[in-house]
Parts: sequence; C-alpha cells; structure tokens
Amino acid sequence: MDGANLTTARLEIRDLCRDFGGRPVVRGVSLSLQAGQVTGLLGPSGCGKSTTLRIIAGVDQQTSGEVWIDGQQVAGAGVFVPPEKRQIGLMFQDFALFPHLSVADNVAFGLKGSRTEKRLRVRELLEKVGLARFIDSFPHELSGGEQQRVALARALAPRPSIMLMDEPFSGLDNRLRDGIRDETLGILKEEGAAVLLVTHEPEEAMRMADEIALMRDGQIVQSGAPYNIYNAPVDLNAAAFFSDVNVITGVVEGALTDTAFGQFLAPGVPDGAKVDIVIRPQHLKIDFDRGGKGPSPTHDHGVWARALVDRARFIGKESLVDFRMEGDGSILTASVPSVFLPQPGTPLWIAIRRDRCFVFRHSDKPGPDAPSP
Ligand SMILES: Nc1ncnc2c1ncn2[C@@H]1O[C@H](COP(=O)(O)OP(=O)(O)OP(=O)(O)O)[C@@H](O)[C@H]1O
Repeated sequence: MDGANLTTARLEIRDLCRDFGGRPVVRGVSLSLQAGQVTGLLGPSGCGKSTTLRIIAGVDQQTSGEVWIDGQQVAGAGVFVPPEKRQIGLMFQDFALFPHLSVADNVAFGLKGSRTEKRLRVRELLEKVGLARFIDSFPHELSGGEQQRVALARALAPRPSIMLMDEPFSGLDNRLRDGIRDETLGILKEEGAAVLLVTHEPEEAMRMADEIALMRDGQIVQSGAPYNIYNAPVDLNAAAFFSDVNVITGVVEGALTDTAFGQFLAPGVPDGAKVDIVIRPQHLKIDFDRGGKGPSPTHDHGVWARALVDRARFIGKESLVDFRMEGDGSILTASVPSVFLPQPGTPLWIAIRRDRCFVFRHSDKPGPDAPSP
C-alpha cells in the first residue's frame, strides 16, 4: 500500500497487531481519522485501547501492521519514526504539569521559534482555554480543572496534526467534567486536529465523538456515528455496552420466534436455534390493568403481556421499575421518565417498541462486556 491513497486521512492505522509474550492484545485494528474529527476508541478495561494509542504515539511498537500520519508511514515493517517526530499531541488522565514551571513555561515547553512567537502562541492558547490571567501562576495555584485546561493548551501549542487523549477527563469531578469536555471539544475543533479519544465511558464517547470505534478483546467490533452505534448495535454485547438491556430468549421455528410479546422475525436462523430479543429499558411501554385485561395489540407495540411489579426506584430524571412476567417469571426492567413508583405486586401490562428492539442469534458465551444476568 503506498502513501498516495492515504493523503486525505490525518491518521491511518492498518491491521495493527500487538502481542505481549505471545498473548494477542491488539488484533488487526484498522482506523482512519480525518482533520477536525473526533474518533472515540471505546471499550471495556483491558481491551487494548491504550496499547493501540501507545503504538500510534510511538512509545510502543506493534508486532505487525502500519501507522501512517499525513500520508507518511511512521511505523511498519522496517519503519519507525520516533515519537518526537510524529507531530502528535498527547493528553492523559495523569496530565502532570511541570510543578516548577509557570503556566506560560508549561505551555511553551514543546514550542520552537523565537521568544516572541512562543509568547504569542502561549497567550493565544491560554486565552482560548480561558486562563490568560494565570499566565504567570504555578500549577499548584490552579484547580484540577484549570490544570487540565493548561495541559490541553500545552498539548495543542505545537499545532499537532493529531491529538491522542487517553481518559483525559476521568480525574475530574463530575461537576467540572461536562463543562471541560465541551470546552475542550470546541477548542480541538477550532484547531483542526484529528483526535483519538480513548475512553471506557459510552456517555463520554457519545458526547464528544463524531465517530465511535467500539473495541472488544483487541478488535474493533463496530464503528460509526454515535447514533448508529447506539441504534443499530452489531450484537448483544455492543447493545449492552451503552445501557442496561432486557433480553428475551426464544427458540426459532420457521424463521419466527414466539414470545409473550408476540412473534418476532429471525431471518436466516435455523429451526431450533435460540435468538435473543434485546430491548433497552426506555423502550418498554407500560399500561394499566383493567380488570385482568390489557390494551389491544398494535403495529408499533405488538402484543401486551401482563406482569407484576417487583420493585420500583426513583433515580433522579427517571424511575426504574422491575417487572416479573406472569408467563415465565422472568424479570424485565422499564425506565419511566420522572416519578413512577407503583407498589410491588401491582399488575400492569407491558409491551415493547418493535422498532427499537434487536434480534440476535443467541450466544452461550457472553463477552467481557456482556450484561449481568
Ligand atoms: N507492557 C505490557 N506487558 C504485558 N501486558 C501488557 C502490557 N501493556 C498492556 N498489557 C496488557 O494488555 C491488555 C490491554 O491493555 P490496555 O492498557 O491496552 O487496555 P485498555 O483497553 O486501555 O484498558 P484500560 O481502560 O484499563 O486502560 C491488558 O490485559 C494488559 O494487561
């Protein structure tokens, strides 16, 4: 593969593999990042995200595969460009400013050029992150959030064409985090860097990324816009990584499976095989019991099934209600906006939004990020 095909991508990773002592940790990862785009590398702890990032940065080396930056190969068979020559900005959770240097000197640390040029760039960035008044302060005089913004300014100062961020916000408390995430995103977009954001938090990836690459067990299992990944997951584990899910397991007969909620299509699944019907709690519908009768089936919701309330909890913006299904005694959870706290034992009717459920071939081997039973 030559570099000419890669010129549009700021960063291109091809079939990257990394083994540690014969154990494959990164297994054939390919990714492409464009200027001004944030890609979230999302996955559970230990799936190989940081290793991928370290290889891109040049602080670790792949077992096989290639890394290209702006059409130049920087890692591959017989090729290794050292980290400091890769034009990459790095931001980690432990962002470690130099304590003995002022804010200005911290930001100027990796900068080349005349004193005046450096001073101008430092001031420009500190204004961008809203910290120009701290230019002569020292790190210990700043709050955690302010230090984080200085670290961002420092990483952006040399105008890196790529920013690699590894859980950069996880050291911040919740109240600060949302604001700093949004601010950071705005600045990264203005600077036009291609950003790879490593995170294990789906919400963070959805909030910041234009594209999400979902990683599991060393491989990218799905990538796409946050909306598509959330609404069209490739499998049960991918669905369950983003929210709690209900799973209704059924056996297929004639490409259909019968459940308490009516029949579901299972195209291509052989007779006798099992499928999982997966539905997020917010896509269960609830209606009242009218003397043992429930609502009539509709196109959108299919058949309603009777259930008894097992437990109800208010968790802030919504209430979670666990139901015991009358048919098979299984438990399903619904989330309801605001306050809805029916007494345990109350009979109610449940339906599921047909357009929001996913049917997957059942696997007896749950992955590392599978939902707890
Ligand atoms: N230098 C190393 N030597 C041996 N094993 C390693 C090394 N670095 C990472 N690993 C192993 O590789 C696997 C992937 O680690 P990695 O840090 O890439 O995962 P991660 O997805 O970033 O996880 P986390 O979110 O917990 O940081 C882990 O099992 C880890 O123990």
